Amino acid sequence: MSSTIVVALDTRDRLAAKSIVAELAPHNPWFKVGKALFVSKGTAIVEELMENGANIFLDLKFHDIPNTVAEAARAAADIGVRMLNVHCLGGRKMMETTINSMADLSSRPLVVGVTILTSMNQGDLDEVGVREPLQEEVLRLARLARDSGLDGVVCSPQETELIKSELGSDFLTVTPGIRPAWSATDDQSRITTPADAARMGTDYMVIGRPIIKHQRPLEAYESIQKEIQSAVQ
Ligand SMILES: O=c1ccn([C@@H]2O[C@H](COP(=O)(O)O)[C@@H](O)[C@H]2O)c(=O)[nH]1
Repeated sequence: MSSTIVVALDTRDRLAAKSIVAELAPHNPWFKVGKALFVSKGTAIVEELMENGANIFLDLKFHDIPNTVAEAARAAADIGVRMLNVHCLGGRKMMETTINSMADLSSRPLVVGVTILTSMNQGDLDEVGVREPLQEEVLRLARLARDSGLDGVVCSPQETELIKSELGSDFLTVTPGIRPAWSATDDQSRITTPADAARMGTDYMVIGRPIIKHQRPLEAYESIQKEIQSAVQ
């Protein structure tokens, strides 16, 4: 199955966000609302985008005690977002409580767990006191997320194959750290091209700056889409 592109609307500017959404509308991609847009424009922008039919991944990476995360996640589910995330490091009880908080919903958003941020490398991990090899740590957290009832994880596309082979192909991988050959790496560390991510079986590719900072976002989007399609043909 082909990967779904999720465009990260990393801007504080409502009009800039809306202009990208309008430009990409013919392709009906998913959009990700993260901390910058949410903190500046709140639930209003999420609701506004959804009114126009957009599928929204609310990327607030909840990390707190179980009750607090579950309440926040339930509030996001009630708005109608299609995907939300929590940090796996919040632990089993936090993830289980979050899923349980939506048990009465006939359809709930996908809930995915952030493993190790794609901006981090092995040295960064050592520095915060995690001595395991990075891929082992990602897999350990992914297994905990799966056992706690989550639908998948946020990881680097470099880890997709490992996670799918160990935890099953239905366990979703949502991967930032996507960089076409023509774009800058920025602050990302564990990256692949869209073609490699597609070949490795990533389910959702989260892509921000290569599209939204491009002079012509639609052209960038279509070039990435073409790259993905030819990789999996
Ligand atoms: O490990 C993670 C988790 C989330 N992100 C988010 O994805 C996008 C990536 O944007 P780019 O501009 O394509 O780098 C961004 O919103 C991050 O907050 C991540 O990069 N890594």
